[in-house]
Amino acid sequence: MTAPALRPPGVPAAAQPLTVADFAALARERLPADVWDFIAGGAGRERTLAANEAVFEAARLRPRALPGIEEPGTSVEVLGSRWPAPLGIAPVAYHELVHPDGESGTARAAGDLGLPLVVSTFSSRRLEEVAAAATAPLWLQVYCFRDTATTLDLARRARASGYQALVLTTDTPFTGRRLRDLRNDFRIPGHIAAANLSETAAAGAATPGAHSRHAFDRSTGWSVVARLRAESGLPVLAKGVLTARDAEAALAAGVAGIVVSNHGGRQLDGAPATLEALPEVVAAVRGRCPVLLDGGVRTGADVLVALALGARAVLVGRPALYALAADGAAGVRRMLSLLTEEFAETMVLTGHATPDAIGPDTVLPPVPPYPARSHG
Ligand SMILES: Cc1cc2nc3c(=O)[nH]c(=O)nc-3n(C[C@H](O)[C@H](O)[C@H](O)COP(=O)(O)O)c2cc1C
Ligand SMILES: CCCCCCC(=O)C(=O)O
Repeated sequence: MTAPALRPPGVPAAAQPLTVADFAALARERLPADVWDFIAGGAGRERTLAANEAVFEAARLRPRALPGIEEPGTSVEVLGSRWPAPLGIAPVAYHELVHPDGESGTARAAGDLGLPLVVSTFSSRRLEEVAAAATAPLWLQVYCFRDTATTLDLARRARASGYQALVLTTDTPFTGRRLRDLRNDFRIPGHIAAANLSETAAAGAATPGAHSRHAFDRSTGWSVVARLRAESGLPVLAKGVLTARDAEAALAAGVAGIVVSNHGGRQLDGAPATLEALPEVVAAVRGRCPVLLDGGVRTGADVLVALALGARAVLVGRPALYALAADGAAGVRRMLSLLTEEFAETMVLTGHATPDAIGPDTVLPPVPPYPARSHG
């Protein structure tokens, strides 16, 4: 549990980010207000956005006296790969919006720690270029387009360039009603491209809400899982599952894993926080596939809470963009180091030598009312 090297020589201790919240504050200072709103914001009244973090904050951990653990082992196995910590980066669009290092920088940083990155369909770098920068597992997130050839082309390219899985986003027939973006009349700046889409498929992508409404295939059903598997030969995970019913449907369709996600509160406002939904999904899955979670994970203790309630691993979305905005690839490296370090420390303080040992008795389940959160 060596403390990560956070501070370049000459930088005062007070200036170094020590938490994800510190990275968020730096990102907010550095980014144009409408870009900050696009990233930090959610759908509707942002109730689900707020709940994701608030429910983690309300969870209480049971400490272990004299734990007798010198150095915990933090690694976990996910779909046949060993991750050094139960942590990866969720798919988020357009990393170049916040820093010119873009997805290649994020991939380098994740690779330095051996942690996985899920590359978005709306990556600002070509997925082949990201693969060339990566040294840890990459998964490709897939949206289903009305133009089926676009979707299947992504699946085939992922396989050809060494991606290990596809992550099918199941909660986005169109993007949610994001009031900040509507008020700001937000547009992706002209120099940032949806680099993996043809000119035709990307036409109009600068306005995500409008583009998703004409380009995404709303008739998509669970049969697409078999199609993606057949086309790519890759395992397919379903991202966006919050209920037992959808977990059963995903398993029946042949998924290799489930990501409990509400898209960071950007889709259905009023959907449960992911930590609230996790136990229902885990109970329905009954160990038939790994269950991951994203949404509101901001500390290593949050990672441990999610594992205690049945997640195999977690993904972080906004924290990666905040860290990239703050300091490019170096920022992402630091942020991932911090979360890993916090997780290891929390393991010791709760008396767990390995992630497998972390069970529900470690956590006093969160009880409402949850603390109010402000998202700037
Ligand atoms: C700016 C931004 C862009 C996103 N882009 C995508 C995307 O392209 N595909 C996708 O499936 N999810 C996308 N998401 C959702 C994330 O994958 C993830 O579910 C969410 O960010 C997790 O919550 P967190 O930000 O609280 O960690 C995006 C989220 C944000 C904030
Ligand atoms: C045309 C749709 C762009 C989607 C942008 C990425 C995304 O999923 C998000 O939440 O934002």
